[in-house]
Order: sequence, then structure tokens, then C-alpha cells
Amino acid sequence: MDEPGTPPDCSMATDICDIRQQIDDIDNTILELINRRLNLAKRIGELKKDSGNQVVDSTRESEILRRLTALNKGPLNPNVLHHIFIDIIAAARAIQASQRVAYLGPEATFTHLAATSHFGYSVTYVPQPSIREIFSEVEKGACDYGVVPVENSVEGSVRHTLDLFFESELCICAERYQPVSYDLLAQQVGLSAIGTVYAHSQALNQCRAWLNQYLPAASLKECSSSAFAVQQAMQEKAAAAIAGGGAAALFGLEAAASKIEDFSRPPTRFLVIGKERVRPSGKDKTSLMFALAHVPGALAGALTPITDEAINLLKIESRPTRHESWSHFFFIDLEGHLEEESIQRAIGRIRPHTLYLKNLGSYPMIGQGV
Ligand SMILES: C=C(O[C@@H]1C=C(C(=O)O)C=C[C@H]1O)C(=O)O
Repeated sequence: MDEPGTPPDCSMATDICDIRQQIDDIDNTILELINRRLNLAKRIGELKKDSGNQVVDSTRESEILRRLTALNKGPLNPNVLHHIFIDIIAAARAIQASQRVAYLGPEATFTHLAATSHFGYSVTYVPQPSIREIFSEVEKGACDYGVVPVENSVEGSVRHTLDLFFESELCICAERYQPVSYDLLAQQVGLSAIGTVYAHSQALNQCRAWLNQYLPAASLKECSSSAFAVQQAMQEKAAAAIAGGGAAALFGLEAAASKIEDFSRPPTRFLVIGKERVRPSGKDKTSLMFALAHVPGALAGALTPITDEAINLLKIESRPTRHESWSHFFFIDLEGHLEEESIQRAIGRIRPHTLYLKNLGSYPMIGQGV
């Protein structure tokens, strides 16, 4: 690495040398600005400590990301913008207090990727063997937040997440859509050097055609987890691992190839769970769960207030309850925040139609891309 102030190597063409000098100047400015931003965040952290406010403010964070995405005229890709600022914000949170995030492990799962793309790399990640344990780590205060899969997860056990909200006092603080795609990770980018590919069976099955076409001679080794596959690739120079897209940065490996899955799948939805309710961001979602009596028109009665209040019903899902006198839980997502009067009025009118109703939280609504 160049010493501070060292000019770039000028044995190159003068044009390249000039441009590199400009890039160095810009990098110096970016670094100075990041540190200025961190010092401001530190001051905010002290004020929060005095007033007893929590470090993470998801609403403020989503406002920043939305504003910058709208401001961006390119060529910066919106996903890359998101990653850069998530990491800057994560560093700003870390300077205020250390944060612990529980997620469905092991490392390199899609839940881990969803967690890192939400919280960045400046928090301590604590893998958990089950979704129930994620809830309990956060409930007992051993972790500040948990990240759990909730829809279409490739790692299974998603139905469990909704059931656990019945028993838990935790709320939803944020949502995250994680693309389900695979990268080939290796110590170097050249495919020709790869003799062995380690992967979890699920990942191997989803990338067969690509492997046949681009690495027909490689020996394919099935592993118990993507985390184990990645460890092998970190140890063997001529090996690669298949892991979720974007995992390379987590392990200091290169993506020798990206999006190697044979068929693309819709992104998986993850929830960030925590203890504190989130204030309105201007574009929010509210999630409710309720149980209904077995009588004609019960569901229609419960949904009518939503129509009457002209609230957009984003999703409705039902699950059988384990409670003997109730038949189903309904999980609904409404557009709006609990602090909005129309949402409060609708909930007030839904409640008498239900045997049980719980507000799972209001949180910023995000697009599925970033
Ligand atoms: C700096 C703050 O703390 C955290 C960091 C933020 C940031 O880096 O912009 C935004 C919100 C908080 O999660 C703040 O609350 O403004």
C-alpha cells in the first residue's frame, strides 16, 4: 500500500497517472468525510445515552437510503449504493455502542447474508441453531436484534417464525428481501485453476447445469453446510465453494462466478426482530396477527374495516393454530403505520371480530431489489 501522500506509480501512461492522482484525492476526501460523519454520529450517540434512546433508528436509516437512492443519477448501481451506505451507517452505529445480532446459522446461510446486508459488518453476529433460539436470545437481552426468515426461505423452518410471534413480546423492526442466488467463491478468480467444488447439497442441486458447462472436470464434494464449504475453499488454493450471492466479502474470498444457479428464484423475505417499536418513516407497513371464531363471515367482518378505511392490504396468510378452540391465525400486512389514525381506527374495528389480536409492529416498507 502507498504511504500517505505517495503519488501513484507514474511509470504508466501519463493519462492514467493523472487520473489516478485525481482518484487518490477523491479517496482522501471520502475518508475525511466518513470520519467527520462518524464524529457526528458519536455526538448523537452521547445524546441518545443521556436521553435513554436506542442506538439503532431504522426509520432514520431508511429515510437516508431512500433519499440517496432518489438522488443518485449513476453510474453508481442502486444495490452498490445501498451496500456502501449500509456499511457507513453500521460503522456509525458501532461507534455509539456495540451491537449483537442473532441470526439463523451457521455462517454463509441466506439469513446470514440478509443480516449482513441489513446491519453491515460492524456488529457482532451470533449464529443460532433455531428460530426459537433467536427469539429467546433477543428476549433475554443477550442480543439486540434477531434476523429470521419469514417467506420462501431455502433454509426451511419459516412457518415456525410466525408461530413464535404468538408466544413472544418481540416486534418486527424491519424487513429485508434477500436475493436467492449463488456465487462460486475461490481464492482467485480464474475458473481454470479450480479442481474441486465444495457445496451444500441444496446449492449443488441448484447449480448442476452451470457446473456441467463451466467446470465439467471438477470434483464435486457435498458438505453439511455452506459455511463448511467456504472454509474448505479458504484452505485449498485449487478449491471453490458455492455460497449465497454476496458472501465473498464476508470471507475475504473472490466471486469467481456469480448467479450460477440454473433457475432464478424470488427473493426470500427476512424480518429483523427486536424490543423497541419503530417510529413512522413516511412509507411503512404494519403487521397484525389474529384468530377468528368458526362462524360464517368472520374473516369478511375482520377485513371490512380495512376496506372502509381505504387501507391497502399488502398480504394475508393463514396458519392453523395449536390452540384447541381456535382454528386459524391470520397474518396480515397493511400499508401504513400504527401511529396513523386510519390504521388505529381499522384495528379498533377489527378487534371485536377476533378472539385474539396482536400488533406485530410497524416498520419501513422497502422494495424487493435493495
Ligand atoms: C447517527 C445515528 O445513529 C444511527 C446511525 C445512523 C447513521 O449513520 O446515519 C442513523 C440512524 C441510527 O441507526 C442517528 O440516530 O442519527
